[in-house]
Amino acid sequence: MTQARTDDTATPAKAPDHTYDVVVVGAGPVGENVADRARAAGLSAAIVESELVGGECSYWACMPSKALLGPVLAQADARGLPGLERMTGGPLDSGAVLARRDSFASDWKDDSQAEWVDSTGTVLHRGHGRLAGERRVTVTAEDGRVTTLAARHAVALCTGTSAALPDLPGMAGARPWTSREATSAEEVPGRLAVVGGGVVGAEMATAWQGLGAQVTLLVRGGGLLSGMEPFAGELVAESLRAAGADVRTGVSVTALSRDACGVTLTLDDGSTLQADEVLFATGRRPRTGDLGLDTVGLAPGDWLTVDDTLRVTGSDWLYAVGDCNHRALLTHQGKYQARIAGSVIAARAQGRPLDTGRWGADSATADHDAVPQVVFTDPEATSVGLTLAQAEEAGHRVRAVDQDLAGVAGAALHRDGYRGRARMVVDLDREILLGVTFVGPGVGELLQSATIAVAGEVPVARLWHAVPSYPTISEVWLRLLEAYRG
Ligand SMILES: Cc1cc2nc3c(=O)[nH]c(=O)nc-3n(C[C@H](O)[C@H](O)[C@H](O)COP(=O)(O)OP(=O)(O)OC[C@H]3O[C@@H](n4cnc5c(N)ncnc54)[C@H](O)[C@@H]3O)c2cc1C
Ligand SMILES: NC(=O)c1ccc[n+]([C@@H]2O[C@H](COP(=O)([O-])OP(=O)(O)OC[C@H]3O[C@@H](n4cnc5c(N)ncnc54)[C@H](O)[C@@H]3O)[C@@H](O)[C@H]2O)c1
Repeated sequence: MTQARTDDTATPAKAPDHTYDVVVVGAGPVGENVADRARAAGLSAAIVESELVGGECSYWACMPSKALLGPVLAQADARGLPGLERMTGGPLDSGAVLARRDSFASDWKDDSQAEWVDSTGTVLHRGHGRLAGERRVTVTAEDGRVTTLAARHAVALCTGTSAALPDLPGMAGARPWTSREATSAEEVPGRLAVVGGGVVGAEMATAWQGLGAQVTLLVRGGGLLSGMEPFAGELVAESLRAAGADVRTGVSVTALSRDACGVTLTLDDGSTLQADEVLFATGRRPRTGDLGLDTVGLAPGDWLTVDDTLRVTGSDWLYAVGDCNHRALLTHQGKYQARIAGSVIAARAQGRPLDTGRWGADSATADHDAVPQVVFTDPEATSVGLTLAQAEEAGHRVRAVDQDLAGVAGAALHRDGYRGRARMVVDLDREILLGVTFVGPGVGELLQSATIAVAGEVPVARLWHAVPSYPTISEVWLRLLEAYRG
């Protein structure tokens, strides 16, 4: 199927300017992949982008944050290896780190990603996309010109999220950082207050403390990384404190203000905190507020609820893929959804049957049962599937098996004074793993082994035959299985 332009003599107010099989709104990692998969299956596709092709992930999230964190984690590893003191004794060269970060953010230019979109045969429309009723999208360009696109088969909303800031007195005047400033700042602040103990808060506190800022991390709950096993947040907090950060739990910001000396935060214990910058890492909200959702009977500003084929509840043509559907706010998981959505849209358009059963090719089953995540703190905190508490809450009969990673030869070799822990959550009725957590330096690359075990529902008895190499950190698998077998 190819792109069809409408007759130039058609009435502009009613007829679309362009018609495609699929129209994708948002060219982040997810939108790019929906369009690519639909094209690969033989459909014509257009993609609409209001900022940079590549989305949040490429310019203000995954890539720049990991470029900032890489040298910090490498230095922490090197400091645990006798013989490297002369190379690692001093502070990081923050200028060099920031310059490398800039290059990983492509200097905030999207030429190469736009070229890639072009190479897939997807047509890029630059401007703000809005639904204008069923299967219609208007694109408002920077100069105000409006183009109307029609979709024969599907519209896929892939508009991601933006930072959610609490409504506090003095917020606007304090000019707080969000994740965008935290990943693109051109200088290391002297004193940085970070509000929020989730993934962004923990990673950015690690990065900027490592780059020379004096970080104060303010967490309103009892600990960091509350979505993971409790020991993950405990180990990360312990390490941040050892690196010199001030980590405070059970504390909330009630107001803030900025003057020539910086930002003053008022805390709920009555005290104040001075900083040069304050980062609010307090979660995300969907970019659905100005998307024309009201024209198709949906509430503007809401997360979009979808089924396992990524189709919006109650619609036969509207899809929502990636962060904006709130299933798993992760690039890799959004791209997994995108591969499914692109091929499902094509199958429905071409009248092919779908395989939507659990773990079927056309069902995003992993969103429920096997979401992997690596938090790039020191130590790295990684998990897939359910925590013990989540498994129990879901009604499974489970047993948690724990191991101290310091006792594994590969971990001890990785860094002196290694601190880390592993847990597997075993479903006692099926003898498979429901979840695995590894926390420790260098465990990020281990997570895929756990993801395969969880998504593959590999029986524990068979895992016994997956022998880890000696002396790697992966040997923790053997220790966990030995402990389980008693
Ligand atoms: C600091 C930070 C670090 C992160 N690190 C990681 C990590 O290490 N690993 C990981 O897996 N995930 C990470 N994430 C999460 C990851 O960034 C998101 O899951 C991912 O970007 C979601 O992709 P998406 O395509 O759904 O949305 P986005 O990347 O947000 O892309 C959406 C695109 O849609 C465009 N858009 C929005 N509305 C419109 C409109 N109306 N018209 C036209 N275009 C529109 C936007 O401009 C944007 O380009 C991180 C997030 C943050 C904030
Ligand atoms: N390495 C990675 O995989 C990675 C890195 C960064 C972000 N991400 C993704 O991006 C998403 C967003 O991350 P995030 O850290 O912004 O959100 P989050 O939901 O993980 O954490 C937000 C934290 O802020 C706290 N909070 C909310 N309102 C608050 C308030 N008013 N005052 C104090 N604390 C408040 C919450 O209790 C929570 O702990 C996450 O879902 C994560 O998956 C992933």
